[in-house]
Amino acid sequence: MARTTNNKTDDFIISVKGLKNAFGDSVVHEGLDLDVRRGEILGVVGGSGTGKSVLMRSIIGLQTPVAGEVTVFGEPNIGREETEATEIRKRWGVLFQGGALFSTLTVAENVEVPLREFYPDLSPALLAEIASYKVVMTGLPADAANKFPAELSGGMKKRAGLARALALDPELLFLDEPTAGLDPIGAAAFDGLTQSLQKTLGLTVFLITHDLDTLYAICDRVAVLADKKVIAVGTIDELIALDHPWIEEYFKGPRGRAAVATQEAHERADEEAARHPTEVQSKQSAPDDADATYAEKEARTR
Ligand SMILES: Nc1ncnc2c1ncn2[C@@H]1O[C@H](COP(=O)(O)OP(=O)(O)OP(=O)(O)O)[C@@H](O)[C@H]1O
Repeated sequence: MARTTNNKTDDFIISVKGLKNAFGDSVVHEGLDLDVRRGEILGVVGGSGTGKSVLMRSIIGLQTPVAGEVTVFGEPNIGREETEATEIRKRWGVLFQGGALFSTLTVAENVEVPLREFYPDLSPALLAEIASYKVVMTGLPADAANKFPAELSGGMKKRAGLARALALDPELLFLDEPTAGLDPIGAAAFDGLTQSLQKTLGLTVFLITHDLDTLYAICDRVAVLADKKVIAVGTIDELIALDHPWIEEYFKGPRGRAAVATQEAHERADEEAARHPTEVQSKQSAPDDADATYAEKEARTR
């Protein structure tokens, strides 16, 4: 694997070495290595079927590898005793592809699922209080807590899934294609939410995505899966400098160029806002729909 960033003081929260995964004769990973640094947002990219989700499942213990080592929080995470595994599972949250909410439970009840599993003695009042706090934390209106998933838009479902992933105050967050299916405004809002949660809660984020805007906007480093392994990991600039045909095509193709343009536009807008803070302040307090949060706009439409 090409390691484009060299830092001797690295503090790895996840370390994968020599991973092999196979389904029958079909080998998905072979000799895969990957380190995730504490506090970073690591984007994981690769063509469809390269095994991004299988890698995530191997790290969180839902997929038993044929060979290799997975260390999370400095502890080996393969073949653990159930009680030890439970202690480690408490320290991460997962947003699965599609949200994976229980359709017969309200949003609050969905958020309560991991709380009930890991802290069965919590009172119903405390469970409800924690659930509503997590719901609001993800930018959903408070009354979304009592809604069923079918009553929510795609963006709200993602936020509800995120609220559940945050239920146990995790140190590590796994997000599997969190912006898939969202419109560009909703996707950008979700990226902003992920980044602000990562900064305020000090999270490490393992983020599988096909969304180039997300990679440019919030990822500290990106790992590229191809040929059954992580072929490179580094910042986007470092990856592009590697001169690898797939990476080149991925980041410099039409979608990659559009993502760069979007990112540059955001940076210009941020600089403008920094130069004219009072103007921005007065705009923010105006009842202009363009300045409403995504959650507020979504809430108004129902
Ligand atoms: N439970 C399973 N049984 C058999 N094959 C599986 C299973 N889970 C995944 N696979 C296979 O492993 C390969 C990698 O799947 P995975 O879902 O990890 O890909 P991915 O990179 O996340 O793809 P995408 O970007 O399309 O979501 C695929 O060929 C898939 O069919």
